[in-house]
Amino acid sequence: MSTTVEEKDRPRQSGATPSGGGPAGPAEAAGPAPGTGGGTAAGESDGFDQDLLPAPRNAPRRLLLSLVRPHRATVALAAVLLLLQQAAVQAGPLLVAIAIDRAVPAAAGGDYGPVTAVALVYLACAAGSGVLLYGFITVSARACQGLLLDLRGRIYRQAQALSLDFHDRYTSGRLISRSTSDVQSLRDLMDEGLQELVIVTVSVVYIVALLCYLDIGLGGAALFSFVPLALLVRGFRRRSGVLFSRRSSAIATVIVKFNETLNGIRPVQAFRRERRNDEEFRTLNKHHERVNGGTILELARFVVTSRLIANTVTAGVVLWGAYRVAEGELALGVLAAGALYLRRLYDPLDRFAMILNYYESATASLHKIAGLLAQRPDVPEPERPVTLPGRPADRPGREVVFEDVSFSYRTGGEVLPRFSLTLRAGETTAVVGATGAGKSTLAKLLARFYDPTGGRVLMDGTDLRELTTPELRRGVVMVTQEAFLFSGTVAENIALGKPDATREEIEAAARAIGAHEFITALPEGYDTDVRKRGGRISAGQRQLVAFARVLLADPSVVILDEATSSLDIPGEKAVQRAMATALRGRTALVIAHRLSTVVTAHRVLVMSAGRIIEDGSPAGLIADGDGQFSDLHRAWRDSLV
Ligand SMILES: Nc1ncnc2c1ncn2[C@@H]1O[C@H](COP(=O)(O)OP(=O)(O)OP(=O)(O)O)[C@@H](O)[C@H]1O
Repeated sequence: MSTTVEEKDRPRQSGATPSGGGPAGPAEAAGPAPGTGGGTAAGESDGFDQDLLPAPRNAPRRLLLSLVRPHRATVALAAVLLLLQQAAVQAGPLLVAIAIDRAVPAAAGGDYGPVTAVALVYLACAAGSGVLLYGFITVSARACQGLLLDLRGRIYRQAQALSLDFHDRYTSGRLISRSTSDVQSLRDLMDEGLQELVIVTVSVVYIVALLCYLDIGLGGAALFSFVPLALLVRGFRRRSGVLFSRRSSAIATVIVKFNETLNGIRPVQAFRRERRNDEEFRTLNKHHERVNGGTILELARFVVTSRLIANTVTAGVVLWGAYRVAEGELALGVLAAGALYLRRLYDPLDRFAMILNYYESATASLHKIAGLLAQRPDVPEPERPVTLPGRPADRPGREVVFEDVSFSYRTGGEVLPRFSLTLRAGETTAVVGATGAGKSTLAKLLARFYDPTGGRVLMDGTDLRELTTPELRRGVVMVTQEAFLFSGTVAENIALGKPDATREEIEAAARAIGAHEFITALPEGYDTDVRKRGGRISAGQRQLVAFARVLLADPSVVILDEATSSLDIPGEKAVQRAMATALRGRTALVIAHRLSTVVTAHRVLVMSAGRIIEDGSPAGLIADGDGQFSDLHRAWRDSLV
């Protein structure tokens, strides 16, 4: 039966401090208590706000412009179509005025020419505006679709590009919320509101201009009514902006909870957390509902007040106009056209509130998306990248040097105090130590998931920070405990590190690792979809696929976080053989959980509280007899008999 380091080491932690052999890579400077910083919950200690990430003030505007830029020709065409369409629509009341004041009196005198002409122009305008509106809607919808497609793609690319440090702090549920509900708010604005907003804006300009043309008094009254309406809109926007930002955060917390529950569905069911989760979910849902209710109330207030203003202005203008008609100062047709125009001016007010709603909701979402897109990876690409020096054919792997390295996670104290360590080319180094000792952190520095806080990590003398990501990933491959399989076929999963590999190469790698037999026994062999029925692959088999991946990718340095889950003896033997094949001829750092792995390594490092406290060959450390590793080895051996 296999035994993990943790199982045997944990009880010892509370007891005596380890004795014996000092570290070969000495810890040279003492920092704050190591290992103390790990437990801090993301975002609590450094004011990291997941919903309002720091971004320049103009980031949303710049984002919008950059999204529109590729579609500017389509947007310009849409604008021209709209201007023509509105000209056709707004000609209606003007034609009514002409008909009443000129064409009808002419017809009364027996001349039907003007009436016929007005009627024909009216018909042409109606038909033309329909065609133009169709053109505007299809053209602008095309631009909006392209824009949203681009935005979602950017969020996805950004999510992949940002460093682990960011993902440690920004929950995946929030990322999902940004690319779903926040993008949806923008889509709502574009589908439901933006076209209308543009139509309303253009129509307002046309109507006011036509009213002024017909009668400056009527135009002045319409303009004057915009003062209280503008104040109303300003107040509405201020209040609803806050509410929409809260609403977007509230829906994000609902999605985060949902996501967390589904990701942890096994522990949720195993520990009977369903009822508690239900309660927590209900609270979050209620909060969302309350915030949403606030936005609806705000909308209702706006609609009622704006209607009141509009009706008062219309009634006042009609009364005043009637008086002027009676006095002979205004033609009846002009008053009729004026009343029609005022109706057209104020009619969209109810819809305008809805549009403003969409607008505010979209603005709040755009701010959040812009904040996310403005983040720069903590592990940046080098400005002047270098390539790794060529490797002599007779030398396996590459030399790795941790030079005066120290490391703290952003959210806590120093996890690795300053140390230096050299991993000789072609050697397998096993790292053991209690949970939280810093083994994974050491491995992540070598994979450059993080950059050291102090010092450098060098591969054959080249600082990892000077390598481009593709160059680094060609040189260093990390195999994680869970040996993750992506959706796709077994063959595609093996070819992950070398997508252009031929089927022969894939099969050769699988054969060398000892995975060929189980793969050919799958329903469709190498073409079996790992996520489909029949494609279920056991934990041990997943590890074999991961080793075949390494063999095919052929990196110089391999980091292996050995799986903790115990396998049966034949299974473990197969994995052990596969590991030996995958690591042969490479420099390997293995976070070891099995005795069999440790004793076959060239070298063992024992870590405790961020420091390397023992360093030597397995046989040498065992022979020492009084170190932590020899105790561990004794306990392991005893557990196997
Ligand atoms: N993302 C993180 N943010 C903050 N602290 C972290 C983070 N990851 C690990 N830590 C802390 O760093 C310390 C070292 O953790 P690390 O995961 O390297 O230990 P380990 O030896 O690999 O443990 P295990 O064997 O349990 O995986 C611990 O105190 C841990 O709480």
